Amino acid sequence: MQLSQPQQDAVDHTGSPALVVAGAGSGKTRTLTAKFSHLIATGHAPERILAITFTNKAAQEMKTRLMEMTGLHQIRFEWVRTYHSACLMILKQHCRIMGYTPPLQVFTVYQQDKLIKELCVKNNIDKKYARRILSSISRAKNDGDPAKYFDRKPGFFNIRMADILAQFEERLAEMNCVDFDNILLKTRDLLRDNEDVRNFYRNLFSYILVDEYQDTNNLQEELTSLLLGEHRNLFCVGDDWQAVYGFRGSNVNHFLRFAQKYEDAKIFRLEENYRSADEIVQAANDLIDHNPDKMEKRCFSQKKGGVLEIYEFMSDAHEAEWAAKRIFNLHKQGQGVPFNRMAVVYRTKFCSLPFEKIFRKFRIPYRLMGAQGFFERMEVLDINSYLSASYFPNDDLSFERIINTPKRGIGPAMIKKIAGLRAQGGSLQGAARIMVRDRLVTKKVHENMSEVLDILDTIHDMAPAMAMETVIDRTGYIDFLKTKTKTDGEFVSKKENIEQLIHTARTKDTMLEYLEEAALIREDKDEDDQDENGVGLLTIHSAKGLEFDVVFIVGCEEGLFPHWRSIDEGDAALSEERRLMYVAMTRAERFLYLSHVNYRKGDFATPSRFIDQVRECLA
Ligand SMILES: Nc1ncnc2c1ncn2[C@@H]1O[C@H](COP(=O)(O)OP(=O)(O)OP(=O)(O)O)[C@@H](O)[C@H]1O
Repeated sequence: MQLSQPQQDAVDHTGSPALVVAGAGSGKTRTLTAKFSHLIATGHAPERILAITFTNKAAQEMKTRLMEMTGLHQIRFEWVRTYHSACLMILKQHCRIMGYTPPLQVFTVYQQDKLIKELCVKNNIDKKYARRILSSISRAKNDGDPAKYFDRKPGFFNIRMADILAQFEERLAEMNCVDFDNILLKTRDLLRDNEDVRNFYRNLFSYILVDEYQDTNNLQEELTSLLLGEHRNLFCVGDDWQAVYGFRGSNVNHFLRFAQKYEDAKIFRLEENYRSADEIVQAANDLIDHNPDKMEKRCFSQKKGGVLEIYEFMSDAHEAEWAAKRIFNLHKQGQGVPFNRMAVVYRTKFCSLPFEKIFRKFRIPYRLMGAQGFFERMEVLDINSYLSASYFPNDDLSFERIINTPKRGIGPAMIKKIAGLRAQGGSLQGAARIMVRDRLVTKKVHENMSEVLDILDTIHDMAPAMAMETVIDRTGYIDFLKTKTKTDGEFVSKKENIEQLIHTARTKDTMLEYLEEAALIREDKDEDDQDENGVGLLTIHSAKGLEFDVVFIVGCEEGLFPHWRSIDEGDAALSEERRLMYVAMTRAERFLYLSHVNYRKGDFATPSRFIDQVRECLA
């Protein structure tokens, strides 16, 4: 793999912690992968290198690349993982110390939502606050000390977050589960409080590599420090100009203060952008210059001839129609740009609607990227809940979902009755088993309940794909799907999802392996069942890390981008919005179009301050 001199210097460095301050499109991934293979070449065992990526997809891509480069089997790269995945590996090994009984279950997004809604009902809180409560709990945990966090921010309206958190944790413990954030929090506790365990991992990992370091949160930073051995072989890569997850707890200060934390740290800079034309790179540089508190670097590109234009429209419909025509022209005439090399990016999801409409009208293929995750779809949740309830008998939430799916006359009243029988600390499934054993229900319900329990028992030791087929067959799930779908198209698409699910499950031998993976996949949203050759329609957050020949940044209006909430919050949030604009601009290789409208959702709209700032650079 060809490396530039600055990339090579970073790769070759050893002897002290290193931070690679890398601009957009400067080849972070290439450098990190090259570092990994260089370490192998200089005697490090690949299974002793912990390489932290930001998403599961990035981990998989890195492994594939490493396999190609080294010829080694995938299994040798078992510690190329996200923080969550790496911590789950550790936590599982030692879960008894933390009071869990193996196998430890990881809450899915669905289970998390369900539990928080149950707690809302119990505490007389409107369910519309469920999402906000969940993100507040998540922020508190990722901050490292939830109790302290809620001392500082006790809650909102009359909701006392410390109480809700206590109830939430109690239910998790009863079900022998960790939620996504507890994977990190409990691993931190484990490593912090158990010297033997900590030393074991410090000795195991001969090097730690961290990608997207600018988006590390406090808990992840602490975990890295706990895992880092005396050798202090740490290599972090990132771009503080692209730190855009502050809103969910990432703390760019870890990046900015790296040299203070590790006094002998070596800082490398990758400033050449291999992606975008220089006109785009310079405009993006000038824009980000408006942000204080950032690492200095001067990004440049040797490619010339980029196009950067700003457009104003009356309404979002006009904006979409113009973009569609421009896309059509770029595709058909002159440039011949393939549709999938073009993208429309926006600050918030709802902006996609006029584009979807017009693309359908003009028959422009598109893919709505970052749409509903595969594992959050109804049919996938149903089937997975059967597997989960079978493997984890304490999982009340999955059991409640499947007991009456497909419908078998076990409605909410009956579920309440079952719950009433649940002994202290016992599970819903346990209570249902007592009801069946003691014949406490009518003949029909008895039969149906016995059938469900029998399915759960039957599939318990099966491989996941076979378990799915058994569930589908014995419950008549496909017929049930027919009754749940309104159109033929919807039915076929759901059926195909199930086929895809079974196909995915075939890659796993055990139920536990499969269920863990399903629970860990959340940031890698599936691209909907749309044309993969189509124009990308996606939020800027989803566009991070991607590149396109042509990029339209639409909806550049005050209140929308920057978002009104960030305007209210003040400077730090506004800087993050500007970094988002920087990310969006640097996705483009040759053509970059920024647009804003005069009327949005019936109200008068003013151009984004970022439009003015980019205009200044163009002048
Ligand atoms: N030394 C190099 N010579 C030529 N091309 C390179 C070099 N390094 C990286 N590239 C290319 O530059 C492009 C950007 O690389 P990559 O996606 O790794 O950048 P990045 O730093 O992760 O970008 P971003 O942070 O903006 O997502 C890729 O197409 C990559 O193949």
